[in-house]
Amino acid sequence: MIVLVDLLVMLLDLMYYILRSMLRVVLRPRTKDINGELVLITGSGGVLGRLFALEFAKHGAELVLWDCNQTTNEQTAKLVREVGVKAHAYTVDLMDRDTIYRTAERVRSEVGRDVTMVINNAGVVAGRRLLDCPDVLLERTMQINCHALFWMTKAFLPQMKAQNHGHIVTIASTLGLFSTACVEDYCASKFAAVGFHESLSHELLTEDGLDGVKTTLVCPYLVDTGMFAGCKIRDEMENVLPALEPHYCVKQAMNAILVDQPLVCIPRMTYLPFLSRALLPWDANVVAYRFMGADKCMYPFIKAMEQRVANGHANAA
Ligand SMILES: NC(=O)C1=CN([C@@H]2O[C@H](COP(=O)(O)OP(=O)(O)OC[C@H]3O[C@@H](n4cnc5c(N)ncnc54)[C@H](OP(=O)(O)O)[C@@H]3O)[C@@H](O)[C@H]2O)C=CC1
Ligand SMILES: CC1=C(/C=C/C(C)=C/C=C/C(C)=C/C=O)C(C)(C)CCC1
Repeated sequence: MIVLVDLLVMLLDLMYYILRSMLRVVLRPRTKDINGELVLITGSGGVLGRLFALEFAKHGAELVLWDCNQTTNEQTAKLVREVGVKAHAYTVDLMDRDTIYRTAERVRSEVGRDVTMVINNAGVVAGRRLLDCPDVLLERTMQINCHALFWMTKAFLPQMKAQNHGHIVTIASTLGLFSTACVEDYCASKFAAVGFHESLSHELLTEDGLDGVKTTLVCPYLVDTGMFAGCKIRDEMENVLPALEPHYCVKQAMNAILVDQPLVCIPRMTYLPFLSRALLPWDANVVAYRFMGADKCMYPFIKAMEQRVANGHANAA
């Protein structure tokens, strides 16, 4: 009897949440006020990281900026300060767990208060075919795109839980939801990031009295930042699904973060391949990928990367 009541309640809840999600597409819910929040962004010297920093600054948040590239990170900090907002830049190599923990302690003592939002944005890709790729580059992708999420969460979640207030954002990728050829390291790390993020979100939901700690998973399609320069699908398909403009991508991600949306795929159309991967047979997806030129979309990217390595503009080791 109890199970039937539970089933009925579950079905009603299920319908409520489906309807609410559909309505939210049309009627945007109220955004939360992040004025005064202390927001930490990793990879803040990069293209999306910098744009995130500027967006959060516009909303009045104080910023903690982490990147391994001191020059570009300081430039981001300068731009943020020009908006009239406080920014604290730290040079951090996310491959090193101890550095993450030590810098988290430094932030606590130097800034004098707890980080309330973490935007895990730093990411890398080897850009080589698996068999041509030096092992250290494969390991680097896993360390930065996946392992760093463990250490960042262990460093900053305890204070959020203690205050029952916080937000953890994972910038994953559509390549964490479906895959293509020649980006094995990247897909492995982004699928791992998606799995990590989802499990963490479930864990927070099962803990009583922790409804104040939110999570958002951001899965963008190809963005025109240079990270995947050369990546290309069939011309005709590119008219339907062009590379995202970085500002647009960050705006869409911000819209989701500010309404505590658990998942956002950018653009919306990329929910389709995510669904088709789950629902259609493998071979059906393969022929669809071939038709769209998605099977070999990374070939020109790999070629361009080989060229950059040969010219000494990219990491050979
Ligand atoms: N561009 C795209 O098409 C897409 C990107 N994404 C994801 O968005 C995020 C941002 O990408 P994007 O802005 O394009 O890339 P960028 O390369 O412009 O930015 C990444 C930043 O992370 C920094 N970084 C790299 N390694 C480390 C490290 N060990 N420790 C600290 N910082 C590090 C980089 O420093 P530096 O390079 O100077 O050494 C760079 O400043 C990534 O997670 C990426 O996977 C998701 C979907 C699509
Ligand atoms: C595989 C695939 C596609 C192409 C995906 C591409 C080109 C993704 C690139 C993503 C990047 C570079 C993400 C970085 O994080 C389509 C056309 C959507 C159709 C379905 C299958």
